[in-house]
Amino acid sequence: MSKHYPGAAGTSVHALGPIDLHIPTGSFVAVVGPSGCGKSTLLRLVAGLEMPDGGTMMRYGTPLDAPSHEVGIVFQEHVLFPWNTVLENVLLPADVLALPKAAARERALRLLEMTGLSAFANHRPQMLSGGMRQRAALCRALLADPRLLLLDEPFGALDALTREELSLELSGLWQDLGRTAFLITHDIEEAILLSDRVLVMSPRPGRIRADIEIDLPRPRNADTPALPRFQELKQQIRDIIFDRRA
Ligand SMILES: Nc1ncnc2c1ncn2[C@@H]1O[C@H](COP(=O)(O)OP(=O)(O)OP(=O)(O)O)[C@@H](O)[C@H]1O
Repeated sequence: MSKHYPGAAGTSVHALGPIDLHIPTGSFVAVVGPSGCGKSTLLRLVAGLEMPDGGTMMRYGTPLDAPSHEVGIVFQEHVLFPWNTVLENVLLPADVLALPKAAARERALRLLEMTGLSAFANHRPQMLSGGMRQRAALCRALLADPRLLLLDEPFGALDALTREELSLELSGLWQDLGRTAFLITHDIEEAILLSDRVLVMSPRPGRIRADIEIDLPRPRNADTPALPRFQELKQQIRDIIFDRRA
């Protein structure tokens, strides 16, 4: 598939492609690449928020042509409503998707428990730290039990320690829930820590330059980044991004 945008003075910006992408069910796939290489465009296409102008996209065997409740999305900037409690925020999709109320509430409470937020269910978002707010945003994205979880720089606005902590929590949560995840990130370590595969993109137009299998054991933990294999993979990806391949 490919994507162009209208540019200045009637020109066209070739943002993406051609790209041939397969995200296997149940896997965790990350995309890394320099700014402007088309990562967010790719995520919007996978989400069904935009359509490609060349090629087709299929999701679970059917053509992808609109957003779906089978997809949950977490963006970099949390979008929690300040006038709602954390629990109410997590429950927002329940109305839109007409989920049964009692079951939705039960699932929301379970997700808050899994992410350590139970004690904050009735707090307003502004009383939470940035990391806690992103946990709440993650709970909301998972409320409808989506088959595909899309993560657009979900921890990008957080400090390095919180980012690593949340990455490890997400890794455990993903294993527990057994869903498919697709992550866009600038952070090579985060991509390696979480993923089964890391796709490295190159810019103008955005293309997938390498598809690296992350053959590190699971479950991953705070010691994983210290493994020699982790460091090898990190170097391999850096070399591709900075074009230092032998
Ligand atoms: N709505 C749009 N209209 C015009 N051009 C766009 C639009 N969205 C993206 N682009 C262009 O497409 C290219 C890819 O942008 P995109 O935001 O997908 O990259 P990115 O890798 O996510 O960047 P970053 O990491 O900085 O967020 C860029 O050249 C950008 O200017």
